[in-house]
Amino acid sequence: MTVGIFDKLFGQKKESNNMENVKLAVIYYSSTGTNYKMAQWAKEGAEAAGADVKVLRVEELAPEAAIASNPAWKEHIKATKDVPVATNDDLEWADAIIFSAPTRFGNLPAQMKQFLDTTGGLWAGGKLINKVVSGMSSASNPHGGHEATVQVLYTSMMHWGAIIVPPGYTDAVQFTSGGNPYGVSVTVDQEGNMQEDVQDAVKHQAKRTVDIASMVKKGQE
Ligand SMILES: Cc1cc2nc3c(=O)[nH]c(=O)nc-3n(C[C@H](O)[C@H](O)[C@H](O)COP(=O)(O)O)c2cc1C
Repeated sequence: MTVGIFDKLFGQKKESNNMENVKLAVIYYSSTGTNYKMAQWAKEGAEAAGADVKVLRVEELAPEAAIASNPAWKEHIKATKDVPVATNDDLEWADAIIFSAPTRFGNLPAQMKQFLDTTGGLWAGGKLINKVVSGMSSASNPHGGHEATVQVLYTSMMHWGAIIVPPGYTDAVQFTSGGNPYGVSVTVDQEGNMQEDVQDAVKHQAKRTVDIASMVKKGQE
């Protein structure tokens, strides 16, 4: 009887040790590097929480002339040319996805929206159901559309049947980093300098996303 209980306990332990790591895709769009940096911090936070992480960019769609007119944009594209471009296969692979995108008139950049608009086939096949998702953003003005941009991302996620994981105020770091409960966001000045220190908040959001994804994954086994 006792041996049986130990077997059961041991078996359970073994089973949970055998559970694959959470697979996290961090998918971003960035013209001048802010959201790229946030994606890197998310990767660090998620890896520290035990996830297998891919950082992926969405395809640039802006005309060459527009990019060439902004030296910071041109430089960023050159610096990140080797970052893999996100595909539908990456979404299928991932248990969890963190999106990061700057605001464009309080909305998602077309580049990110275009990527989301390629997911119709996955959606129709039910492949996006229960993906654990979370969003981050940036803007030039403190009230320039941070929350609106994250919310509009979450609108698409609701159509996916995804599980949206906002940071809320689940950690003290939220109170020292701008405190956006929808998803970490940062204000950048005209030179592209971040005005709040959001590094730890991004890492917290990444860890929380991984932790919730792990719970969902365990629940599904
Ligand atoms: C077309 C366009 C629209 C923008 N709209 C807004 C806006 O509505 N509010 C705001 O505060 N910043 C706005 N910005 C500034 C960007 O959000 C800012 O440059 C971005 O957050 C920097 O992120 P990145 O370095 O990852 O590209 C806009 C920038 C562009 C190019």
